[in-house]
Amino acid sequence: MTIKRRKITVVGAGFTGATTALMLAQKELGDVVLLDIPQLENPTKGKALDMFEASPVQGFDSKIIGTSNYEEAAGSDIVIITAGIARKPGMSRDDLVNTNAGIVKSVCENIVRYCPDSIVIILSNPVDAMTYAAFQSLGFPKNRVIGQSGVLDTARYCAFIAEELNVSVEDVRGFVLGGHGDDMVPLVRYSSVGGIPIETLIPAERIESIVQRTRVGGGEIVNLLGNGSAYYAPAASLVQMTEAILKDKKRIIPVIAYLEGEYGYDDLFLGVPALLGGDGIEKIFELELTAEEKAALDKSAESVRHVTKVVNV
Ligand SMILES: NC(=O)C1=CN([C@@H]2O[C@H](COP(=O)(O)OP(=O)(O)OC[C@H]3O[C@@H](n4cnc5c(N)ncnc54)[C@H](O)[C@@H]3O)[C@@H](O)[C@H]2O)C=CC1
Ligand SMILES: O=C([O-])CC(=O)C(=O)O
Repeated sequence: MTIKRRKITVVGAGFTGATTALMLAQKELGDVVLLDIPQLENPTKGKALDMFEASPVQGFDSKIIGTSNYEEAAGSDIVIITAGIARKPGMSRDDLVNTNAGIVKSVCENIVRYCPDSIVIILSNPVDAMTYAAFQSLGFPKNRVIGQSGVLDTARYCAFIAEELNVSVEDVRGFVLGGHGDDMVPLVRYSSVGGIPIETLIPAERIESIVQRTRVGGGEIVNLLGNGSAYYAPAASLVQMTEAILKDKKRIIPVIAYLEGEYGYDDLFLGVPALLGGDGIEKIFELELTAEEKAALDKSAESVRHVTKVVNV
């Protein structure tokens, strides 16, 4: 038996793509192919070479190449799609739907051709609808088409809780359900610090303000940056998902998954807790929700269905 190095392709070498490529290499999760459009081939090669030249200093053993040629991506175990435009202040993620749907579909045609056995993780926004578009274009089984939102939204939520209580982020647990929009559903009842329910530690009005800040967490960064959106925490989130798959860790984390009746929704990609391992999404967990939580999730699902209709033609 020959043991081969893993190969991960990141499509889109902009802020999130380049940051993701570096973090993947630093963790030695595999060799990395960073791919962008032909007009940006030289800058893409330059970014990849610059990262590779950091490897002797930091001591990581991953090759990183930059390209616009999908032949270089052939045989990738994982393909991460970050290609597309990002929003600017005053825009919603849904405003990106038409432009990014075209980009994601064209990227997927190449994935089908060059990486037919890969697991695909989608980041491009509006990500729930883009994951649906990718699923349609790829024709891959649902376990191999996964969107990223819940890891990031949960990270923001947990960071704000840790900040509120002045405790280590390592001890905060929680998660966020639903679409990657302003009506996402942070689940307060399932949130704890060192095993202690947050409702016993933080006053209700402060919890509500953390929930609200989480919902607009992406917009907070967009407004601060002025000309683009978040990329460090999004990249870290993609890396956590990639690691869970490549190491078959069987982690339970919120991801955007294809629902066929779960939570009462059908033919919809939405953020739900799932078991992530070597086969991609290996299981979806259906939590018992209160009437209030279910109503909030219904509202979020309805927003996602609305924008998904644009791509589902
Ligand atoms: N789901 C999530 O949680 C998050 C989603 N995003 C989304 O990710 C996307 C990328 O964000 P950034 O990296 O900040 O944007 P960016 O503008 O820095 O980079 C996007 C890159 O995609 C490339 N690209 C465009 N069309 C392409 C194609 N057909 N093939 C290959 N590459 C192509 C562009 O040339 C550019 O380099 C945006 O849609 C953004 O909204 C960003 C952060 C979090
Ligand atoms: O806000 C944006 O447009 C980018 C994104 O999805 C996030 O940072 O959550």
